[in-house]
Amino acid sequence: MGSNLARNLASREGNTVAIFNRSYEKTQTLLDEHPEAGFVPARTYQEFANSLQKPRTAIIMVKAGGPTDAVIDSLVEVFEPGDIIVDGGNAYFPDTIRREKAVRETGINFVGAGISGGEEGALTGPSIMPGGSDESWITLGPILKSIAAIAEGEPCVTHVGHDGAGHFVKMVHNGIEYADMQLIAEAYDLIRRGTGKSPAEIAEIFAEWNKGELESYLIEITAEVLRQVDASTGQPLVDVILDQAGAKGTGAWTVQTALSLGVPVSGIAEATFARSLSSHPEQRAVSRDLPGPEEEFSVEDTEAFIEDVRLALYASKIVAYSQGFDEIRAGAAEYGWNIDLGAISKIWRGGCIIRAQFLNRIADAYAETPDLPVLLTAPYFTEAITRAQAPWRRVVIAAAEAGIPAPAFSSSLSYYDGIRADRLPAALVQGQRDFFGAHTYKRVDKPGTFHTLWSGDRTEIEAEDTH
Ligand SMILES: NC(=O)C1=CN([C@@H]2O[C@H](COP(=O)(O)OP(=O)(O)OC[C@H]3O[C@@H](n4cnc5c(N)ncnc54)[C@H](OP(=O)(O)O)[C@@H]3O)[C@@H](O)[C@H]2O)C=CC1
Ligand SMILES: O=C(CO)[C@H](O)[C@H](O)COP(=O)(O)O
Repeated sequence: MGSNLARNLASREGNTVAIFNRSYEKTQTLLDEHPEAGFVPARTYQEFANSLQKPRTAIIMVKAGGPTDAVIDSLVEVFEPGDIIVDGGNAYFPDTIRREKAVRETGINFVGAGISGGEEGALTGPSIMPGGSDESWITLGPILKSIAAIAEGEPCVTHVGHDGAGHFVKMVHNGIEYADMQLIAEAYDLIRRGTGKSPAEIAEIFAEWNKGELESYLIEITAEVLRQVDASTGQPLVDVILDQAGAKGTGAWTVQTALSLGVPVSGIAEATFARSLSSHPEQRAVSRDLPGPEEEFSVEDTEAFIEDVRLALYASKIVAYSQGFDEIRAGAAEYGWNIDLGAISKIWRGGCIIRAQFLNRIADAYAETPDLPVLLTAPYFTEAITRAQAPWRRVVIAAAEAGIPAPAFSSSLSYYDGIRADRLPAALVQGQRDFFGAHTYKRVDKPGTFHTLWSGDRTEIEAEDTH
């Protein structure tokens, strides 16, 4: 990522870029492979600092955690007040809040900036989510705008908010990425097992879907992956890849943070757990002979089933994004960030992994109603979900009857039914809590907080609210 980002910066008019890597041979390789970039190499942090114009700006692209702290500490030693250190890695936002505070005390500015787009995006134009101070943004804004992707004529970068806001938003971006990928994978699995189509044939279906409302980078690359044939076996590559999905942590952080904030990001959680489940081969091996449905899964009307899956995918995807934006809103409230949700949807329209046509619709929804409480309720999304109602339910039923795991599809539908429910069985949960722990409850018909004397005469008394 770092080398491609440096090449992107160097390719912009008037820029000279200094580069440093702890292993100098990697710096040398980059110099040899890209003389056109005109990089100024450095062997030490001091040499790196000396080669920069003041006020200096450095972008760190290293592994999150200890490595990031190590690089920041080294830069702080050689930088001066007024300089800017940008962490472009996938840092955990509480770390960014801590680092921003600590570095600020030295007079140096620290900016945590989420960067998405993979290796290719880093080179040609990523989506960038910087946090940090307003002062840093004045210097950094023009630099980041010059290297960001352009969508609808606008650079895919905005000053998200102070301190850790940028990394918070990047974290949720990745959580949505997990959900989107899992939903696509479930769609593929259902079509393959329901219709017997080959990966290459399903690739064509995804390519076709990519021409419509599902148009997105992830659908596009899914078609590419499914088309790929393994050179050594002649099999579809997807059939020779071990079915154990990895994860570097951003999905889990999104879910952990959502749990702390009390935001139901069930689609993202199921996608994260689906990766975990896949990565327990020993448990999967001993469970393989557990019973499943008696009947073979087969679809009668192939075309109709594929269209049902498409609509279910779209509706579930809307749920995942709606949940992700809820988490951003809740995070902004908790940490005092003034995050413009419409601006976030705009900077995700290009450059990043979740770039998709329908982010324009999200931008429209927030432009119309900036404080929209539930994205799903925007007219465009309500219409899409209305169209998907019967197909979405048919797909979830088919998956359950066939014994095909579709956790993201089904949890999205359950979330939808939960959020639209007139009344939820949460009332019974409150009753249970009050029974065993005197946790109290509220009533629908009068204000106040109440407790039933369950182990006494079962009369109701007024009580202090204990939540
Ligand atoms: N790959 C992707 O698609 C994306 C990655 N990111 C984030 O960008 C960051 C970099 O990722 P990526 O380029 O893929 O990772 P790489 O593994 O390719 O590069 C990691 C870099 O970190 C350096 N490094 C590791 N440990 C230390 C240390 N202790 N001190 C100093 N430098 C260290 C490595 O140096 P050396 O070469 O000497 O080992 C290398 O330059 C990560 O935070 C990642 O999460 C963000 C968006 C997309
Ligand atoms: O940030 C990214 C894209 O936006 C990285 O590609 C990230 O590594 C993806 O997460 P994971 O490795 O957990 O799938």
